[in-house]
Amino acid sequence: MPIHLRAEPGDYAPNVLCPGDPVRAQYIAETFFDPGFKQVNEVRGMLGFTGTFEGKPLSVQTTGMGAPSAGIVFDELAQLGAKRLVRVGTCGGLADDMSMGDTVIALTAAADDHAPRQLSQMDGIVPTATFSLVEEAARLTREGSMGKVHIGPIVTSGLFYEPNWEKFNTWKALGHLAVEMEAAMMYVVGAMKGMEALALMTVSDMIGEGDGDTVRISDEDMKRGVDQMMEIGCRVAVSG
Ligand SMILES: O=P(O)(O)O[C@H]1O[C@H](CO)[C@@H](O)[C@H]1O
Ligand SMILES: O=c1cc[nH]c(=O)[nH]1
Repeated sequence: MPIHLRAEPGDYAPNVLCPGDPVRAQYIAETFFDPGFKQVNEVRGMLGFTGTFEGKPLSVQTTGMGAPSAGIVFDELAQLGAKRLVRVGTCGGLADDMSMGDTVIALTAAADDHAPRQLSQMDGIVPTATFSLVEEAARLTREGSMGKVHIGPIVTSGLFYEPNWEKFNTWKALGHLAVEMEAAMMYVVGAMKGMEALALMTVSDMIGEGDGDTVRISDEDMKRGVDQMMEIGCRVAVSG
């Protein structure tokens, strides 16, 4: 039994949704899982649930915020037999053609954070999604009627309150779509432990050009955005 996910192999499904926020984990289980799901973790409030989605086994596990916390969870999920991780997170939008509530699919997650580089022991690592999951997510997006979806590189930052705001403008100029705090770690742990991985995120704020220019999403739009992301989240997680 791992130290932070107090569960046994078999308590989690091979496919696991990974939000940062425990409230979102519970909302996902209650809203999208079939009736009869069970709670499998509550240590430190890092809620985890296992059930089924359209009859197929699926878990959802909170990661907490930032790569050090999420890295513990991803590693322990691997110890418990997980084979596929699908992050269902939020992010700050950088791209000009983006609006709050849009969905981002992260092809790569640049590690502007020490933890994924420390773990991989490679400063030049390019943490990358599993391409078959990107393809499936893109296909489901075309099939559905969800809002705007953006596919491309993102940045995983070690800091939410970045003192060097100019960095965000540079990442944007380099074609990065969004910033968040866990995807690079998930892609690195996935590569090292043989787990497929894909990060999906709802744009929860638009990063302005200067510190203090950022605009935050309303609670109502956040719910709409998460529901849109979840139109593909569960399906990608159980696909194949
Ligand atoms: O909404 P979640 O999934 O937590 O993701 C984003 O939100 C948190 C910061 O507010 C960070 O964890 C970031 O990655
Ligand atoms: O890490 C994050 C998540 C949401 N919004 C941000 O600006 N940063």
